[in-house]
Amino acid sequence: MKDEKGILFILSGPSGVGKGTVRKALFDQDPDLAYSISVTTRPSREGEKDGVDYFFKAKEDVLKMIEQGELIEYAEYVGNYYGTPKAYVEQTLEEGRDVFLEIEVQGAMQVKENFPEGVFIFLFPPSLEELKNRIINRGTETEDLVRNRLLEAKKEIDMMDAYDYVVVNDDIENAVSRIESIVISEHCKRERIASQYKKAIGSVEL
Ligand SMILES: Nc1ncnc2c1ncn2[C@@H]1O[C@H](COP(=O)(O)OP(=O)(O)OP(=O)(O)O)[C@@H](O)[C@H]1O
Ligand SMILES: Nc1nc2c(ncn2[C@@H]2O[C@H](COP(=O)(O)O)[C@@H](O)[C@H]2O)c(=O)[nH]1
Repeated sequence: MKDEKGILFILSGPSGVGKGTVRKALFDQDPDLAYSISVTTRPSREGEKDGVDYFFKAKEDVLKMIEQGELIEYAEYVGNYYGTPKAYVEQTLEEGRDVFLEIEVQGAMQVKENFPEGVFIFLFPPSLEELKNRIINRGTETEDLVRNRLLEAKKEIDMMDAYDYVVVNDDIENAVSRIESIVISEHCKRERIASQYKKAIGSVEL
């Protein structure tokens, strides 16, 4: 186990902006990062695997997890529940590994209350037109769901000021390198705070 705890990074942004794509590319470059797999009541999409993309659950199972305090946060988003299991996040941070949550805004605001030291990153589309194209071209949503997700997108963008960083996903490589810089910079900040703390302790006469 490392001395220092890992850092919790929260990645949000409207549906279709590219959170999953950018996060996977970031993780390919840095295998030390840990991804928190969420629970959801949403049916799996073609190619998605239980225990890899999500833990796919029945609604009553997610409600039970909520009742038993097993989730750090949860939200109802476009007709389905999504939530972050607490045990994995807490244990992995304790082991000194950085953990990424990829979650929508209502859930992120709950995390902010319980983990104010978390680093909140909002992924932003180059334009609303491009966002719409990405979500349509992904081909996973019905026309109705695309519309509902775009309505949510407007509300999510209104919450962007609550985040520490805004990263534009114009190009996957650029977005990944901006997020990598944030990860490095947050580690440097904490190292500086730790060294100031050690210096202060060292100067106290016992
Ligand atoms: N920078 C980019 N340029 C062009 N297309 C992109 C870019 N980033 C992601 N995409 C494409 O946009 C679509 C949506 O990406 P992705 O599924 O990663 O979004 P998401 O934010 O995770 O969505 P959701 O919140 O709905 O899960 C995908 O088809 C992906 O290939
Ligand atoms: N509050 C939470 N939001 C989550 C979680 N896991 C995923 N999400 C977000 O939900 C939407 C829709 O996801 P999709 O896979 O159906 O496209 C998207 O913004 C995800 O980031 C979670 O645990 N809690």
